[in-house]
Amino acid sequence: MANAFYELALNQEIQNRLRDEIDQEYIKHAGNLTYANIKEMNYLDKVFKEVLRKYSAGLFFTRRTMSSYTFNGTKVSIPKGQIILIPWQDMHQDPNIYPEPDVFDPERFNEEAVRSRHPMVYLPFGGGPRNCIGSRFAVYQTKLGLIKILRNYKVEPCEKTQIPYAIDDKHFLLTPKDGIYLRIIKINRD
Ligand code: HEM
Repeated sequence: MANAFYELALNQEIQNRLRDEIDQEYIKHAGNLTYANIKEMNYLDKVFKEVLRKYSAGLFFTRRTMSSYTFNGTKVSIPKGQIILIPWQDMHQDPNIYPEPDVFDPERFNEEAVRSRHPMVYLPFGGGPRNCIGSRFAVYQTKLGLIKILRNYKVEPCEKTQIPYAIDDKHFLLTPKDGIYLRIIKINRD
């Protein structure tokens, strides 16, 4: 959520568009934010996915191979029983897959853009039978938090906002070195 608010503070047009979708959702369902209703919110979904692309929580996850494998047309092979690292953060930052990877652009996750990429180049929750067991909970909880706060507050950069923010390289998980500071302004809805 902190990374989402950081990007929304730096990208006011995206924040306004997302708040429009949230306001429409409140009107349509009288503020009844069920799992199914939140799932229908397409722009929120694109913003959420782009946050997890740009800010992947870790560097890599691992697998042990069940059989040997040779890459097509090469002599490069991986033996059975080998532990391999899957560098999901590097994949999410690869300019050949996501052009200008430092740019925050939720449209990378519109249907056409998603169809044009291999499904395994976006792995915020890992993949296969050992992927993240908490992903649905994480998605719902984070989206709910974003909805509740953006409905009532506007976020902006302030004097203490670092752009881009420094990453603490002592942590395995992505952690800002000096925290994330933003200005939060109440929206008056009277
Ligand atoms: C945005 C939040 C989260 C992210 C980005 C995330 C990401 C991941 C990733 C990348 C993996 C490794 C998957 C793989 O090896 O294929 C993982 C595994 C796991 N996650 Fe999450 N996770 C999140 C939230 C949660 C939550 C909320 C829970 C529990 C309530 C959770 C529980 C687990 C567990 C138990 C595993 C190990 C699964 C296994 O080895 O079978 N995660 N997560």
